[in-house]
Amino acid sequence: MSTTDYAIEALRLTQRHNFHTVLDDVTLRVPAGAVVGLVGRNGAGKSSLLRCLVGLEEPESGSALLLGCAALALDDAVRRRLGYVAQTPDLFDWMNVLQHIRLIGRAYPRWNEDRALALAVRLDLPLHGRVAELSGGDQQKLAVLLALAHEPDLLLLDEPVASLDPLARREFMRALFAAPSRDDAEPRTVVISSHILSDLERVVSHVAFLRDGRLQLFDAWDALLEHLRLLPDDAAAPPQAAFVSRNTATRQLVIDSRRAPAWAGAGRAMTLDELFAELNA
Ligand SMILES: Nc1ncnc2c1ncn2[C@@H]1O[C@H](COP(=O)(O)OP(=O)(O)OP(=O)(O)O)[C@@H](O)[C@H]1O
Repeated sequence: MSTTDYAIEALRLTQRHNFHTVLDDVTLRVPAGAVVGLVGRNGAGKSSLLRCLVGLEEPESGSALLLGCAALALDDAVRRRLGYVAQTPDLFDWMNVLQHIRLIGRAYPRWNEDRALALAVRLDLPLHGRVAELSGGDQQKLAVLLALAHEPDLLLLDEPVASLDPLARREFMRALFAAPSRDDAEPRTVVISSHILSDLERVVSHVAFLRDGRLQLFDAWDALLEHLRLLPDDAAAPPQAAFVSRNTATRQLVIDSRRAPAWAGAGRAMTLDELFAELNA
C-alpha cells in the first residue's frame, strides 16, 4: 500500500504525562475506508492516542499523518474532511440544539442541515433544549450529530455511545454507516473507541488493542476471527512463536494459526469480549 492509501499513519508515537508513559511507541496504519474499533482497559491510552492523532496533543516523539497531512499542521481543507468527538462533549451550555446545528454548519461547506435535523429527530433530541438542560446521553448524541453532519471522510470518536440507551445506539450506528449524500464521497474511515464490544464487533473491519500505552494487536477483525484460536495450555502446546497471549490463571492460550498452520483447526475462535479478556489477563 502506498502512503496515500492510509487515512491515518501514526509512526512511533510516544507520549508521557508526569513521567508516566501514556503512549509507548505506537505505530498504526489505518487503510482508507476501514472502521477501526479501538479497545483497551481504562487508562490504556485510547483517548490520548485519539488526541495525538487529531493534533490536540503534541506527542513527546513520533508523528501522525491524517489524510496525508501532518496532525500538528492540519490545513483547512483537511480539517473540513475530519470529524472528532471527544469523550466529554465540547458544547456551549447556553445554546440549544438547533443553534448548535446552525453555528457548526457555518464552518463547513459540506454541511448537510437536512441530514442534521433528520438525525436530531431520529435520535429523539429536543431541538429547542439548551445544552445545560440536556441529559448526558443527549449531549453525547448532539456531539456525534455535529461530527457526522458535515459528512467527514475521517471520523474519530472517543466513546461516543457510552451514555446512549440501546435504541439511540442503534440509530447512531445506522447514521454512522449511512451512505453520504455527495457523489464525490470517498469511503469513510472511522476510528471508534468503545467499551461496548458487542456493538463494535458488529460494525468494525479492524480492531486495535491498546494495553498500557502499547499497541498490542492491530488486524482485520475477520482475520482475527479466522486465525486466532483459544486452546488449553497443556503439554501439547503449539510453537511459542504462535503465542498471542498466555493466561496462567485459566491455563488457556491464544495463538495465531498463521504462525502455526498445523494448529489452524485447534481450539476455537473467540468473541471480541473473550479476546479482550484474554489479552488483558
Ligand atoms: N493530561 C494528562 N495529564 C496527566 N495524565 C494524563 C493526562 N491525560 C491522560 N493521562 C493519563 O494517561 C493514561 C491514559 O489515559 P487515557 O484517557 O488516554 O486512557 P483511556 O484508554 O482513554 O481510558 P478510559 O477508557 O478510562 O477513557 C491514564 O493513566 C491517564 O491518567
